[in-house]
Amino acid sequence: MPPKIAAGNWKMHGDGASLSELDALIAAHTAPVARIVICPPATLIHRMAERASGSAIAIGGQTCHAASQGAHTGDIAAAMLTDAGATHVILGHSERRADHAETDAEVRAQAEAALAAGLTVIVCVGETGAERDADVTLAVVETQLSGSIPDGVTAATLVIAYEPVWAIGTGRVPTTEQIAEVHGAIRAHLTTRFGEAGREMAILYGGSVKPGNAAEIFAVRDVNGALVGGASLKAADFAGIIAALDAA
Ligand SMILES: O=C(CO)COP(=O)(O)O
Repeated sequence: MPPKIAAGNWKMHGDGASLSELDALIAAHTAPVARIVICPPATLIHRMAERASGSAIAIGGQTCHAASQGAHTGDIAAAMLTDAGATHVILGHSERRADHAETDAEVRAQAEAALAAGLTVIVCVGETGAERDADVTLAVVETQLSGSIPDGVTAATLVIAYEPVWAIGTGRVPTTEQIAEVHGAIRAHLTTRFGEAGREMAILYGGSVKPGNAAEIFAVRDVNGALVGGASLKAADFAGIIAALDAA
């Protein structure tokens, strides 16, 4: 069975005052079934990793550069994330693909750098609303998977997040049938490419996951957890999602 993972993507939210949300999360989850990962802005990674040390909560970055160092103003190397205490990194999020024109090839290069630094990568894929309307969702996701995932990954080092762009921050969620179809296609891709290991890789759903809809989503076949944006910012909301995953 793939691990259950509840990952929170804080995006460009949070400052020192938000550390209390992490404290609340740590206190409420001493022995969760699910693995819990919080990916705060880079400025909070070190502080959060120190606070979460010895707890059930892991800390991750939101992107990294493909190069190990160099003249790349504003960027962060994978080894800098591990140095700050991160164990995970989100790569290829649709907001990075849109805002920074990241391509599948770049995401793959970032993933290779992250794996070399010892990080577990959470690679994001997902169609836009226009692509869903044009009925090319599975083809789009297949292209992203083929282009973004490096060779040599294992169930311990690769997590996939299926995040339909039209469901992010909108309150719109695909039907359980739509989620099942794409997660099934992702599972088929992973097993075709990685064999038995592909059966053990976690596939997360992301896009408007809330405490109120989490149980229904986690009941879908091949959904092994969630990548949560807005509802991960408040420990009480995220705890509701974690509880639904623990119970699934
Ligand atoms: O993009 C997301 C997580 O990476 C999802 O964001 P929301 O949960 O805010 O829709």
